[in-house]
Amino acid sequence: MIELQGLTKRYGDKTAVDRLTFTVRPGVVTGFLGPNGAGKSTTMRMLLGLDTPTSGDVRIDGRHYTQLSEPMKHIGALLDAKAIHGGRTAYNHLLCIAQSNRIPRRRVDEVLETVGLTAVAKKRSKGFSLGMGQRLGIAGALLGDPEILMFDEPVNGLDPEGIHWIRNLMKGLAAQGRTVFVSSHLMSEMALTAEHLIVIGRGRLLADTSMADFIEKNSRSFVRVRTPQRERFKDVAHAAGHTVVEAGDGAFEIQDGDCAKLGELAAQHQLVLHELSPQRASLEEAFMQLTAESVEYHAHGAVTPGAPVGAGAPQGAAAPGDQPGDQPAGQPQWGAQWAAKKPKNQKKGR
Ligand SMILES: Nc1ncnc2c1ncn2[C@@H]1O[C@H](COP(=O)(O)OP(=O)(O)OP(=O)(O)O)[C@@H](O)[C@H]1O
Repeated sequence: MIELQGLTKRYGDKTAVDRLTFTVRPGVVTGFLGPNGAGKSTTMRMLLGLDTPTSGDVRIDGRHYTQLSEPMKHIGALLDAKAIHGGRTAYNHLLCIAQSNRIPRRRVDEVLETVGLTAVAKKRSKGFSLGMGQRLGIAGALLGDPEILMFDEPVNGLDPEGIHWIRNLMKGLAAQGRTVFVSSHLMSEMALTAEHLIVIGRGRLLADTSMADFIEKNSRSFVRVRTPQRERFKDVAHAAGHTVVEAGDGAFEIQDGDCAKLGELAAQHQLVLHELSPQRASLEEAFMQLTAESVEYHAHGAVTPGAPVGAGAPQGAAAPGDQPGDQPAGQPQWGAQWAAKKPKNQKKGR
């Protein structure tokens, strides 16, 4: 179990982590979400004693990291997959860690097998792809067979097979009763992996909730309507008290609408419908809504899908998808927020 109590970190007048209080429990994968610069990595570093809190407390199974006599047997972490001596073979890299942490040599073979690197165990890691480096970092985290595992953006650079593998690995570790704490900016990935969510923005806790509750409470539900009689439909819907918003692709979104009632309304007025479908915002949208105020890097001059007809588009408001390929046509500005993300190995020279 990981427990944070009022955890705060300031760098000069910049508050990177602001009075965070939450508990990460065993048995489920807990996703740690937040926009760029939200304070995820700083929080994880403090957890591992790599940064000193300005105030507050963070404990691993009731103790500070520095109080753990054999820390790798309590908590395994992947913070930066590039933090590896490239001249060493994968096997020797892990062996060095094992020997300096009183972990038996046989664990090196076991974890290499677990992460699928046995065949390249005797190769120098400087020739490894990003995905292989991630796997080696994960092997290092697993080495001490710890009850708590923490991964900072573990799917960065992995191909679809690798992403699938790590998703199953994390779920499997949680199913064994371990505590699994994983940060990611891939919202769709978290939706498939995490059962519990901690969301932060500008260092502050925004949500500590189950995935299902998070989506339920933060996402909007609406009905999508496509009709060739657009103006008449808008008049009829407005007259019936509905708020009609442009979806951006010619369709309308009716907030808190009910498909059956909207269908009947259209039939009463002899309106032709080409689409009438209930929609629930995805985790991406829920996340974007929740953190809209806390995003550090905004793209400007955007038109946001889902803005009420005739209204200005709120900056940083919800939009679907977290991959460039998920973006609605004509909405490239949305992805720019995530595109502004710094690769982990290029950040802040630490
Ligand atoms: N060593 C440091 N000195 C000064 N400011 C720092 C330092 N480390 C982090 N920060 C600042 O603290 C804030 C939180 O950074 P952090 O890296 O923890 O965020 P993050 O959520 O991990 O972001 P990202 O997803 O972009 O990696 C940012 O504004 C960052 O610029």
